[in-house]
Amino acid sequence: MKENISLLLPQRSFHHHRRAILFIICFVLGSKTVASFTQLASELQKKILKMILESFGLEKYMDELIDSTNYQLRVMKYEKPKPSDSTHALAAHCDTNTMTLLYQNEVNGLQIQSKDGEWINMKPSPNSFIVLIGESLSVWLNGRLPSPSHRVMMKGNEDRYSLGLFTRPRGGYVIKVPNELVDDNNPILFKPHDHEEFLKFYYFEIAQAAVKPWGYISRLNAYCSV
Ligand SMILES: O=C(O)CCC(=O)C(=O)O
Ligand SMILES: [Fe+2]
Repeated sequence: MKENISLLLPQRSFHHHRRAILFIICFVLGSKTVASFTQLASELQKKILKMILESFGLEKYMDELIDSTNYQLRVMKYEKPKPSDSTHALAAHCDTNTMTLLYQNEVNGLQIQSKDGEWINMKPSPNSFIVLIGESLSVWLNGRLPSPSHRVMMKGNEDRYSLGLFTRPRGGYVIKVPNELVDDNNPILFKPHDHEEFLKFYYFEIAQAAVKPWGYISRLNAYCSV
C-alpha cells in the first residue's frame, strides 16, 4: 500500500446538515482484512505523529502519547443522491479526537474548509490517505496545528465508501499542553483535561439538545480553553 500523506489544515465554521452515514461498523472481529488494515493504518498514524512531534521538538512525548491512544476503525457508506441533486451527506464538523486517517473508494465527496472559509473538494489519488488533525491534538499542541472543519457532499451516481481510522486519547489520560510549547510569547491556551470526561459532557449536552452533534464546531476548544 502506497503511503501518500497530505496534512490538512484548518478552518472553523458553523453549518448544520443532516448526517447520512448509513452504517457504521466498529470492529468486525475475526476479519483478517479489517485487522490488517487497522494495523497498517495505525502504523502510518504513528509515523505521522512522530513527524509532527519532531517538527516541534517534542519527540520525548511519543511513547506517552502512543500508550494513551485508542484506535477505532469505522466503515462509512454514503448513498448516491437522487439524479441531478447534490446532498450534504455529512454536516460540517471538526473531529474531537487526536487524528483521523481517511481512505475512500474512488468516489470523492469530502470537502475541507480553508482558512478563508472556502470549501475545497478533496480528490485523493488511489491508495492515498487523507490525514485530519483532531481537536484533541490541536489542544495538546496549544493550538499550533488547527483542526480543519470538513463535511461530505454527494454528487453523481455512485455510492461512496470511506474507511476512517480514528485515534483518540484513552479515558484517564490527562491531556496537558507540554511546557516546551508555553512561554511569554505563547501563553497556555487550554486547561488540562481528560478526553473521556469531555465526551461525557459533550454527549450530555447533545442529549439535552443543547448542541447538534454534527453541527457544532470546536467543541473541545470551548470546553477547555483557559
Ligand atoms: O467519510 C469521510 O470522508 C469523512 C468522515 C468524517 O469526517 C467523520 O466520520 O468524522
Ligand atoms: Fe470528521
